[in-house]
Amino acid sequence: MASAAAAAAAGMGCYSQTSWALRRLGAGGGALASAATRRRNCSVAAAVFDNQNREYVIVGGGNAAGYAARTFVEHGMADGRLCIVSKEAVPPYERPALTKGYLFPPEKKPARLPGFHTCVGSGGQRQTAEWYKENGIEVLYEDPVEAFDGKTQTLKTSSGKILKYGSLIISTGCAAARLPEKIGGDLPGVHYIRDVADADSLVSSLGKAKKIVVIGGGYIGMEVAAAACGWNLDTTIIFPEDHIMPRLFTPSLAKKYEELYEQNGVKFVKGALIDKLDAGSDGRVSSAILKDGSVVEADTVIVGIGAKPSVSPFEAVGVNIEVGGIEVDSMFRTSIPSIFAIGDVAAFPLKMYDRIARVEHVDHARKSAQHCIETLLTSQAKAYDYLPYFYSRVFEYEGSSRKIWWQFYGDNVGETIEVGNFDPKIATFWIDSDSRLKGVFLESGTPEEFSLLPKLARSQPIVDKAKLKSATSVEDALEIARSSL
Ligand SMILES: Cc1cc2nc3c(=O)[nH]c(=O)nc-3n(C[C@H](O)[C@H](O)[C@H](O)COP(=O)(O)OP(=O)(O)OC[C@H]3O[C@@H](n4cnc5c(N)ncnc54)[C@H](O)[C@@H]3O)c2cc1C
Ligand SMILES: NC(=O)c1ccc[n+]([C@@H]2O[C@H](COP(=O)([O-])OP(=O)(O)OC[C@H]3O[C@@H](n4cnc5c(N)ncnc54)[C@H](O)[C@@H]3O)[C@@H](O)[C@H]2O)c1
Ligand SMILES: O=C1O[C@H]([C@@H](O)CO)C(O)=C1O
Repeated sequence: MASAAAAAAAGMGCYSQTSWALRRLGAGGGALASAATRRRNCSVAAAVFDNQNREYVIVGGGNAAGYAARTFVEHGMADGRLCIVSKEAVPPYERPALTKGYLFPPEKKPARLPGFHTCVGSGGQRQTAEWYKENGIEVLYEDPVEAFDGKTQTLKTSSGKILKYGSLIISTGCAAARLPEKIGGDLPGVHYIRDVADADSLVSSLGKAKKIVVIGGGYIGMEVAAAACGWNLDTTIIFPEDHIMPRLFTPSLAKKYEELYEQNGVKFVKGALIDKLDAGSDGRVSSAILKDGSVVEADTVIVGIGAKPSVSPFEAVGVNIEVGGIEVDSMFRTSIPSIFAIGDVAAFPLKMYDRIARVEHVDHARKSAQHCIETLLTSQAKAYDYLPYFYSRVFEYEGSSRKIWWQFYGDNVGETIEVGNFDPKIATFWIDSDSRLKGVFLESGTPEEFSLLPKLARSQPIVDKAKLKSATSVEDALEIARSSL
């Protein structure tokens, strides 16, 4: 990337957004400095900077980083000013693809990079490594940040690079929760899935697998088990709760999904905890032993037992003790000036429901990145007002008997009214004690039907529960809900 000196010489502006250069020179609060002072300090600053100084540094090269980079470019603030420090070997990509198109069997045209770099998942441009170069964005690959010093505004990477930042955007996401090594969590054949290297390793195991065990009944469990059906594998899902997707689905909705999976040959072991994973004579995983002593054989195990926010080495910035993650305000500012956190790792005010939340879904990664960078670059004091949106798609591979796609908007609180069946579609409405519609789920909707969901969840209309309960079809139920807007 161009050095700060070159950037200043090229008239690309000074460090006025962050004022860190001024502070470093003892000039005091940049925001208060006159334009003339700023210009003067800028040229002095440029003279003393070497190219270890970066105006904007994003740590983490995932979904949020890709969308943040796009926003920098849109504002003409990337070229020579922005550096992304990534643990991964490739530019940011749309992580959701890893348990969807990426896991199609070889003959069913699986998705592969560079096909799904951000921002294609929301209809944007595909930002390949060339795109970052063309836009003057420095990307450090496979060089995670290992140490952070807020006082000197420096980062140290695993290769020993010392980077000085003006503004720092933490977008380190989450890491997969793991089963302990002492119970076999690291055995060959045991997989976790967070990045493309994990997905490649899983694909190579699926190619040789016969019997697989999926541990965890959440998003990864549901998506990976469905993918395994595409490979015709003997698949068992094991989880501690009494139904799948316990954080979102109602027992009755989960039952419909479980039946559909069973029709596809998937077996369920519910209410079960893993005691240990055993290895065969070749050292590879050979079975899962449950706490009740029963044994489920497997040559491949996929563990999807949740994710943990990657706060290290930024703990000193301020971790929220209730939801984990780095605490930020409605503009993604942390307690330390010029440090921001976005995406999965950010504990932010969820304005609609007046609570601090972390959201581990891609829509928030995209929107938080855009909001943070826009407010940073334009100095607009606009509060993030997020409407939670989750979705999944499974059994999408060619030849599957039933493709599944669903969306959920809002908050899953209150009593529920469920309408319909997989033949042809399902809707679930969450309604609070004031009869306000708080959350809505739709499976196999049309684009027009799906577009109604955010309107309903955002405006939370009072609905006629008796009328909704008597709906004869999902279309009818959605019309009843629409008429209450
Ligand atoms: C397999 C899978 C499928 C998913 N499917 C869906 C879906 O269908 N729908 C949905 O809404 N959400 C989905 N999600 C969630 C979604 O992908 C995340 O919410 C989103 O990726 C979060 O973006 P992020 O940038 O905050 O974190 P990430 O995309 O995880 O990016 C974080 C990046 O930071 C890097 N990093 C971490 N620590 C450091 C460090 N110290 N130095 C440098 N780099 C570091 C990581 O290697 C990673 O590249 C899925 C997640 C997974 C794992
Ligand atoms: N469509 C999507 O939005 C999507 C798809 C895939 C992954 N993701 C994201 O990836 C991350 C990881 O997904 P995930 O499915 O692992 O998390 P999750 O939180 O969705 O599900 C975790 C599941 O693990 C199980 N579990 C928890 N502790 C366990 C234990 N000790 N032993 C056995 N089972 C246990 C429970 O059944 C729980 O439902 C999350 O952030 C998730 O949001 C999202
Ligand atoms: O949001 C998403 O992005 C990817 C894919 O669309 C990228 O091409 C995917 O599978 C999603 O669910």
